[in-house]
Amino acid sequence: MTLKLAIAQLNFVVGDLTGNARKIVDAARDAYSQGARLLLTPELSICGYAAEDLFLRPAFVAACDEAVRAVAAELADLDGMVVVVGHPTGRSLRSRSVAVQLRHNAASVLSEGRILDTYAKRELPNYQVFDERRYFTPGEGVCVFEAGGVSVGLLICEDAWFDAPARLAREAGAEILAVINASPFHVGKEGERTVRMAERARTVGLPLVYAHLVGGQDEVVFDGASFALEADGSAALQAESFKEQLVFAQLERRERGIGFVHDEAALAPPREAEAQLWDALVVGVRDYIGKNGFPGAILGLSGGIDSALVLAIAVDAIGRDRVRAVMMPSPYTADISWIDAREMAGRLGVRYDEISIRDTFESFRGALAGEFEGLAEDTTEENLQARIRGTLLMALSNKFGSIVLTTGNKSEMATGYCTLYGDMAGGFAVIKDLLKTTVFALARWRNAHDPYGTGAAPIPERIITRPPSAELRPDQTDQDSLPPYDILDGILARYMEDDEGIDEIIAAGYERAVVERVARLIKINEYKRRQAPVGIRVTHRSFGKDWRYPITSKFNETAGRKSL
Ligand SMILES: Nc1ncnc2c1ncn2[C@@H]1O[C@H](COP(=O)(O)OP(=O)(O)OC[C@H]2O[C@@H]([n+]3cccc(C(=O)O)c3)[C@H](O)[C@@H]2O)[C@@H](O)[C@H]1O
Ligand SMILES: Nc1ncnc2c1ncn2[C@@H]1O[C@H](COP(=O)(O)OP(=O)(O)OP(=O)(O)O)[C@@H](O)[C@H]1O
Ligand SMILES: NC(=O)CC[C@H](N)C(=O)O
Repeated sequence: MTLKLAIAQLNFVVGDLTGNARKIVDAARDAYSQGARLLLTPELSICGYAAEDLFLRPAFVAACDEAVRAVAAELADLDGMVVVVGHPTGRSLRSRSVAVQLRHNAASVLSEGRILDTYAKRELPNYQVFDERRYFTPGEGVCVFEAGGVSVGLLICEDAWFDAPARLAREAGAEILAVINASPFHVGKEGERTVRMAERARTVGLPLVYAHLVGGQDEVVFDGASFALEADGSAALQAESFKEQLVFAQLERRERGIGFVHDEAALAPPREAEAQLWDALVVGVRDYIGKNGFPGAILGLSGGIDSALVLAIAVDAIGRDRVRAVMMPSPYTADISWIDAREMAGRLGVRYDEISIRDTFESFRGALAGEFEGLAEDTTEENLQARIRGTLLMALSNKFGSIVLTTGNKSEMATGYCTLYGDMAGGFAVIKDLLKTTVFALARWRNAHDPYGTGAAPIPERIITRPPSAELRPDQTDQDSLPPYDILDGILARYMEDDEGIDEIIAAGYERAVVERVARLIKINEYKRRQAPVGIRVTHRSFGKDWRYPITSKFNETAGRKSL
């Protein structure tokens, strides 16, 4: 038997240096008392991932350095214990026009009160939601340290997606690769990670341990699910996803190299995609509300599927006592909307109120009657209703402190089928990265499962089966304005999520006119998305940090080449 190591799969809070340092110290003591002599904490554990432009503040980086020294000092009495802590380090030389970065995304190796080594991440991701080159300079060194008689090669997240850093560590004597990570969740990400890490273990011929973060940070969610692989890429340890825990692995020395002591119980079984997705949404909501200190959440419950799904997620996230639903009927609200909204609120046991918008709507129309004389009703009147609801919800938020959860889905955010300062008014957009077809699938999944014990089948069946409607004019359905959702979502997945060209999508079997219309809607609604609340990213391309299109743009993909 040789080294027992531990992974601090914990939920750190961006900027809470003292709280994060305390968590690391507590985890190190706990791990040590259970026989571990190495504790791996996730990437940038001292400051949380990602601190974004806080990295540009010298005071922030200095405070992180100070916190690392404090952790080292606090753990001075743990003989033979090694703790790896992720943190930014360095400085920036500023002038008015350029910022020369001398700052690294680093990790320090602490033992017996000292900082033994500091490693600087070599591969800095700068795609999707990552902006690491904005903040950091790539490192050029290698870090191999000793813990419990084992030579450990340290890598930071993206480093391990490439061959060179791992090879350099092996050449420097590493017997095992320790990778500390902050790898945002999206559906399918866990599989991508294990494939890449297994490839790395095999190509360098070393076992690999992957220490990962858990928790939500603004739009991204980290799923934990730390793991360890043998040198042949086979699984030796698989921690549960979306749970804070201290995870242990025991290494043993073999005839050739080292490997993990096999323990069947250390392999958490795989989970279905919907269960992971549900957890991501729940953790995203819980951490946004919790880390930002809201007493509760409030939402408009319409009897439609979007608000129904958001209500179910919110209750699983923060409990029925902290969630409030408000039905705000208008002259166009169908009876079944009232009935289903009441029924759903009753099933989940949340506070439910009804505030009619009929009189307010009439009063607004009265105020505008002179201005609008002789003009036909159009979306103006539809939007007025959405805005009255948004105003009422924001008033409740102001008075009671609860955050307003918005309910727009990705299909709506893509096409602009939502009202600025209306149903878009609020603080956190829970399902903004779920296509409408996924909304339906997830509602069905939640009705068949009760993962948080808040009640089975919370969503009345009719909410799922009735045709979606904004109920902003008589007999309106979404399909009056948008292509059928299966077609719309198929196009959106290709065009928006996978960057396929319009001609490619048409070649895949979609009608040209529909594809071009959808592409146009996406383009002309960029301004709305820029004003939309932040929301949880659960796909590899969300309308957030990894969608950066200009609002003002004359580019038309299908216009053909024009002579100058
Ligand atoms: N490039 C630009 N940059 C900045 N602002 C720009 C802009 N272009 C328009 N605008 C502004 O935006 C306004 C138009 O946007 P907005 O007022 O939101 O309204 P608009 O997009 O015209 O209409 C909203 C649509 O969403 C539908 N809806 C609403 C509510 C809920 C649902 C649902 O089913 O969930 C659907 C509704 O039926 C209607 O078809 C313009 O009047 C202008 O003031
Ligand atoms: N009568 C209503 N009472 C309370 N909130 C409403 C009402 N109508 C709309 N809203 C709010 O505005 C949002 C957008 O309305 P909309 O009706 O388009 O969505 P939905 O009912 O959730 O789902 P669907 O798009 O399937 O109808 C709702 O999700 C809800 O939060
Ligand atoms: N923090 C990072 O370096 C993350 C990049 C990496 N490819 C991931 O998402 O897993």
